[in-house]
Amino acid sequence: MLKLKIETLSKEAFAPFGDLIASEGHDFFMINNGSTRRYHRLAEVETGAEGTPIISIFRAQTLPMPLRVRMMERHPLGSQAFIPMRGKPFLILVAPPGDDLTSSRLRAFYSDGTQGVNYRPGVWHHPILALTDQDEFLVVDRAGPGNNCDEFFFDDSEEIMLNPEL
Ligand SMILES: NC(=O)N[C@@H](O)C(=O)O
Ligand code: NI
Repeated sequence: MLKLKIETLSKEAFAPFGDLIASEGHDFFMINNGSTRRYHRLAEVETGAEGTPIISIFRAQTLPMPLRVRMMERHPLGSQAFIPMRGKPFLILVAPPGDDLTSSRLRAFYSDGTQGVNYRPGVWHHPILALTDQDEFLVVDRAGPGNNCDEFFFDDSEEIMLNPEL
């Protein structure tokens, strides 16, 4: 059995997978006559030449925890950002891009609810892992032609567990 370690989310730790979207620890400049901080260009939306960036809201059910991880997915044609809308913590499970996904390459992170993430195109990730039922996330990703969602299923012989209590 593989028990995944859950890491604290940081810009540096998440860098192999994409961008951290958070004000804490980021530079800013003042706008609106000095009344507003602009935490500028925290992430870039990638959609390819034929894609269109879109904004959606995901309202997510919690999955039973501890979770047995059975699959991952990736979006080869575009990035995908998840920004928590209610300040609730959630989990992120990712693996580097490439066709050689193995359970040993999985990395799990805990967002404290003030941090969102932007997956770079092709980065493997688990569908949203809300820790509060019916939590809502602002999602910025790609609409457009072509197959933009590959799924990978781990072999049944692999027991991969994600437990936020650990
Ligand atoms: N399928 C979809 O719109 N969402 C997934 O890509 C996901 O990462 O939750
Ligand atoms: Ni996705």
